[in-house]
Amino acid sequence: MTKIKICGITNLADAKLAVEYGADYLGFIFAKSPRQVSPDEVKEIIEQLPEKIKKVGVFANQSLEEVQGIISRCSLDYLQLHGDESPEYCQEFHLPVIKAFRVKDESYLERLKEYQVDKYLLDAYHPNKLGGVGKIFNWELAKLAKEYGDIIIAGGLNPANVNQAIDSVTPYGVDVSSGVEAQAGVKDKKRLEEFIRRVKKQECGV
Ligand SMILES: O=C(O)c1ccccc1N[C@@H]1O[C@H](COP(=O)(O)O)[C@@H](O)[C@H]1O
Repeated sequence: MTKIKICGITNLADAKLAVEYGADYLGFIFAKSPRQVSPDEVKEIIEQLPEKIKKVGVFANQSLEEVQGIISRCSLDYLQLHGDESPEYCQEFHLPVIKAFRVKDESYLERLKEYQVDKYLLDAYHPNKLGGVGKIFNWELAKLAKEYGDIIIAGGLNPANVNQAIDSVTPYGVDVSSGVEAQAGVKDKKRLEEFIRRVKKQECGV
């Protein structure tokens, strides 16, 4: 079963809808972003969610102290490190790490090989932005990473292209942020439902 991560959650209503539709992971962005949320906001949302949903804190190039502080405030299950964090930095936490790599060409694999993390998230490359760009990358390049562990495809996914991404790569999971939004930080109910429904329908071979 392809796992589904809905990222850029900023409010309880969107979190509950994603859970109801069948998401596996929810992402809360603590990195600089139009979707950035505070630890207090996330704590309040998480307290009202079922245990089974995996809660992911998304960070980018933040200090160890800042990340540790947020971990101790919110009940996160995973850390997603979306910047230029080193392999050593990724080992500093007691939570499993999803390390993001921005894919421009196949040279990304040389970096990925150096990391021993729980999961590898592949996102599109952008010269000035770290994530939430809404742009796809060449999914053929993602196949190369599968021998290193669980791969999550991100970057520009939406209800119209997610099935093609899964067909091309057969990843562990898919991750979407802007592709199911009505505006930055606010999910579009129909697009969110459609995205999750299409992934699940593909599983059933319908
Ligand atoms: O979404 C953001 O604003 C963001 C900011 C900083 C780091 C990561 C961010 N989001 C991650 O970006 C990818 C792709 O997003 P999209 O679907 O293309 O909009 C996704 O993994 C988010 O977790």
